[in-house]
Amino acid sequence: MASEGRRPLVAGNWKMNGLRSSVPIVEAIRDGLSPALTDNIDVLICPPATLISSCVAAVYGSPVAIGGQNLHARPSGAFTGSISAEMFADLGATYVIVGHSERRAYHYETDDGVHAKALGARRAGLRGIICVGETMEERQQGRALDIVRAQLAIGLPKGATGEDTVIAYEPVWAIGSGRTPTATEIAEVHASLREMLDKLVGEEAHKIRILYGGSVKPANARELMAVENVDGALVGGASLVAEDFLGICRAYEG
Ligand SMILES: O=C[C@H](O)COP(=O)(O)O
Repeated sequence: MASEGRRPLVAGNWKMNGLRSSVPIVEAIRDGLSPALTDNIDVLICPPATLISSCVAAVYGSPVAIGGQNLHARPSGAFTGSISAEMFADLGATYVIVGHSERRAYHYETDDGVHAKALGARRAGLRGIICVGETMEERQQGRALDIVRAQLAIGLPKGATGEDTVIAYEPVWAIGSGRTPTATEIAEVHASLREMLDKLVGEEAHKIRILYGGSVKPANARELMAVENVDGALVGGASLVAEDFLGICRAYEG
């Protein structure tokens, strides 16, 4: 449940999915959102970099925002194959995901690297969505809170604000698995992250949105979004089906 004036954000992460033929999914999301809904929530789609331009064109003049999924920390240079925050901003993206667990697992991203990328996002005027989350092994060892707090403490740039930063709690074991933590477990982690934010940025902690991600579907969205300190969702698989993503957004209806 978003509170203290935080505006919920429902964000879709397409990961490495989607060709030009997928742009109509964004158009269907754009057309399926009622003004009553977008008056109250922010909606974001993060397609692969190859589709940013066409998705930005598709949502032009609508409340839907487009973001990147990863970035290089530097603005430009000899980094073959990389994309900088400035390049995403140049295309009309307004957000970028930083430190997703798939980047950490398959591309060996460290918390220090996440920090550098979050700074890069801010430099270019993009909002960084900093992802944190524990593995099942870490949870079973009772280390979930320590892990996510450390990831946040190192990853978060100094002076982060509610304007430039979003946090996403994504338990690694819940991603694409159909399993989710209980509402009590999510509430515990989000409260702990909020408290850590308070230590790191003081009052601004209450303006920074903390999303939940991991197997969010239309069927469980209402319950998950109602948890204290949950300010929206980071949605993977279900964001590739317009009706499913819209169903999750509608958790904020009435
Ligand atoms: O970034 C999104 C998350 O990894 C969640 O993915 P999922 O909704 O397919 O579990």
